[in-house]
Amino acid sequence: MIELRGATVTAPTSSGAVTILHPTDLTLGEPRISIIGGNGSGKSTLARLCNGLVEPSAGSVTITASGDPALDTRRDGPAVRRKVGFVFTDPSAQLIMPTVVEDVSLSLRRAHRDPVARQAAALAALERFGIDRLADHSVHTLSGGQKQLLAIASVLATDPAILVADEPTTLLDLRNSRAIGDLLMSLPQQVIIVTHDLELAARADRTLVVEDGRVVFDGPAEAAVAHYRAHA
Ligand SMILES: Nc1ncnc2c1ncn2[C@@H]1O[C@H](COP(=O)(O)OP(=O)(O)OP(=O)(O)O)[C@@H](O)[C@H]1O
Repeated sequence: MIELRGATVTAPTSSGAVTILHPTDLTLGEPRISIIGGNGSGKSTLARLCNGLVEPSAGSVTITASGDPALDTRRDGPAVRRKVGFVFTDPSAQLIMPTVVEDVSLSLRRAHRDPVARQAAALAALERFGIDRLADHSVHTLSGGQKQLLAIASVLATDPAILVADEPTTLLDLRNSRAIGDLLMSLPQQVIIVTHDLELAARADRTLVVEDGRVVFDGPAEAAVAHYRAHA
C-alpha cells in the first residue's frame, strides 16, 4: 500500500520554482493500478514518488507492505527502494553488467552474499521468465522485448512487494508489448503501471488520469480511459 498525503513536487527553474505535482492525496492499495495522461502531465513524477526516486517537496509518501512498519520515502530511501521495484521505459538504462546472468546476479548481491548461491538464484530468476537460455548472452545482443523481460526479471529477483513500471511497453512491438503487459498483469506483486497504451491501462483495477500535475480522474479503468479520451 502506498499513501500520498499532500504530496507535492516542485522543481527549480530559471524563472522560479514550478509545481510539477500539486498537493495529492491517494491511498493506493489495489493489486493493479494504471496511470494515464498526456505528455508532460506528471505521470512519471507520480510513479517516481512511489519508490522515492522523486521525493515530495511537501507532504509525504509512505509505503506499507507485508505487515512491516510504514516506510517514509524521504526518511527510509534505501528500504523503500527494496520494497518498491522500478522498471524504466528504456531497459538499457537498467542493464549494467556484460551478460544476462551477471546482470540479475548484481541485483541479488545483498540477498545472497555467497557467489554460488547468488548465481543459482539468478539462473532461477531467468528460468521463471523463460529467458534462462540467454544467461551467457551479452545484454547488448538482446532484442528490445528480451531486454525489458531481463530488466523486469532483475527487479523481481529481489522480491519487492510492489512493482512500479514507467511506460514499460512503449519501445516494444505489438507482440512484445502484449507479452510484457500479460506478464505485469499476472504478477503476485502489487503493480503500478504508467502507460500510453490504453488497452493495457484498461486491464487495471483502478486508473488515475493525470493532467497538468493533478489527478483529475480516479476510478474504474474503463471509466478513466473514457474520461481521458473525452478530454484529450
Ligand atoms: N526536475 C525537473 N525540473 C523541471 N521540470 C521538470 C522536472 N521533472 C519534470 N519536469 C516537468 O514536469 C512535467 C511533468 O513531467 P513528467 O515526466 O512527470 O510527465 P509525464 O506525464 O510522465 O510525461 P511523458 O508522458 O511525456 O513521459 C513536465 O513538464 C516536465 O518537463
